Amino acid sequence: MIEVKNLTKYYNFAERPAVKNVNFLAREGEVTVLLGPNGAGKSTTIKSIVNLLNYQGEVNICGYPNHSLEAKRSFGYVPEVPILYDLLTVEESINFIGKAYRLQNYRETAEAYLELFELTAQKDKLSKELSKGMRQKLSMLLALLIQPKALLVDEPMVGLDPASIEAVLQLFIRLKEQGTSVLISTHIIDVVNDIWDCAYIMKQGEIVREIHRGEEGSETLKQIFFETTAEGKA
Ligand SMILES: Nc1ncnc2c1ncn2[C@@H]1O[C@H](COP(=O)(O)OP(=O)(O)OP(=O)(O)O)[C@@H](O)[C@H]1O
Repeated sequence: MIEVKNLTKYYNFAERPAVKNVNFLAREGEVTVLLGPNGAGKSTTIKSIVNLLNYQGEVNICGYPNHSLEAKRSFGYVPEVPILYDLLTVEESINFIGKAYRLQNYRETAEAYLELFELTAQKDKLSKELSKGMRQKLSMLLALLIQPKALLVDEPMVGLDPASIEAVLQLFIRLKEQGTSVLISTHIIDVVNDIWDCAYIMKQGEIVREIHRGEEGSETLKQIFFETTAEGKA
């Protein structure tokens, strides 16, 4: 479970907050999506949750304050732009995370994800030698290596080919079946159309709509998104 309470973020010298009084839950066994147009505050929210930014408010992950060791051991984060160790190979990057987190039996987990992401043949390549999509998949693999109870993914499908997109969608479904809280930020609704359980629509730094699967009526999530974020709407 990821619990966000009264999250507000002002960047240095900004007059307006990038995120204003945001409250939401990403429940266990569900895919929660943060939707919003460019600049709505999605990445700022995710970066605040994983403690990469200073902010006002309270964030708990699996019941622990997000800055605690317990929380840090519980979540995986996949940023929009992968942050990798360029001079480590894929194999070395896996071993680095395995040792840093003191993981038991991480090799088995790694092999399964290397296969899923079709990275097995790239094991000896340096991270800097990988293609954009391969870097994205390695970033996801490293976040999954710790078998996180909460997974936060910022724009998961950017740069991925159709087979990889399908593999990642199936993976998200499997993770939620295993009870993981999956939080995805995206402005591409088609990507999450089949897997979302709860959606929070952001506009100008605020959550302007919360919707649970089944509440859409005859409308699609995309229609609700466009109605909610249309110019002139509060
Ligand atoms: N490092 C920064 N310094 C100052 N302002 C920032 C910084 N990063 C983001 N912002 C501002 O914060 C607001 C929210 O940006 P954010 O990146 O969180 O939006 P987003 O919803 O993730 O957008 P996108 O879909 O384009 O990735 C925007 O007004 C943006 O200009």
